Amino acid sequence: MSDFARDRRLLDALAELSVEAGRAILDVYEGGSIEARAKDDRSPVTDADERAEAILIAGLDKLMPGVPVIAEEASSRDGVRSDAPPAFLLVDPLDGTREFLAKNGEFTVNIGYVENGEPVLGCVFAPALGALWIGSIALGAKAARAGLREIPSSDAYQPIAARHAADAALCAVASRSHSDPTTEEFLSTLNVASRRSAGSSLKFCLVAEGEADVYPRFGPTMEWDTAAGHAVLAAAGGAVLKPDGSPFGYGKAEDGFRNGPFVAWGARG
Ligand SMILES: Nc1ncnc2c1ncn2[C@@H]1O[C@H](COP(=O)(O)O)[C@@H](OP(=O)(O)O)[C@H]1O
Ligand SMILES: [Mg+2]
Repeated sequence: MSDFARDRRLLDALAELSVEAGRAILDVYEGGSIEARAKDDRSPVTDADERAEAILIAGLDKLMPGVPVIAEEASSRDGVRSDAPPAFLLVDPLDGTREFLAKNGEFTVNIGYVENGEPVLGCVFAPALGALWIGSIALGAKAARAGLREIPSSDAYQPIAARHAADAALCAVASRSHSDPTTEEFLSTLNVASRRSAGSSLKFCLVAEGEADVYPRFGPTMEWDTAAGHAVLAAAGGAVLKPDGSPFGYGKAEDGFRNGPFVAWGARG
């Protein structure tokens, strides 16, 4: 199978699977008061995170048998593996748990596929917005808006592309729930004309759609928080780099799959 045919098949299947996980998340979201428990790192987890992750892991096992899956909740429970396979999936079933608890809709289901340290294919789905972004390096990126709980039809998709911004008129996007002084310091070195805040991996999608130009993140994140959004942005012509401009890679098993600082950029050059 060519890369194109493989990616087309995978992206369609990941879209469907993330909508299925999104339905389980919405059942909890719309079901009255949500009970949050604190994990070992003191971040919150709910039934929605756990139900969505179980759906994703079962679906990925059928779709890509034998490909290791590194997922947030299983990693919190059992620890992360000590080696990085040459190809693997990174899953965050509910990124932006704080946004989920605040009921502001800015949370996402994330599936990223990494080959040789690079996120080559990804799917980000925002269940409460009915918004889906998929992309691969070989095929490019596209986005769909559909009704809640619906799998978008093929004509619901539009191609997306990161934009070329004039240096003097950058729109920067930053976390709604986690800010840190180093990120602010970095932003003060750019000519930022406007600012937006968003929860979860939606920040990558805003840059991928050409609605923002830069998303700097110096505070802590894990590889499963960023792989899917990174893949969509790279497929849309943007890039995620370390602050010094060197490549930002995945499979950092020696760091427990923790990310260092990064800057997500729109189209440049
Ligand atoms: N102290 C910390 N350590 C590790 N990850 C953290 C963290 N604070 C925030 N994060 C990560 O940032 C993500 C939220 O990003 P944002 O602030 O952009 O919405 C969280 O995802 P989860 O909500 O999946 O736990 C979490 O993984
Ligand atoms: Mg997350």
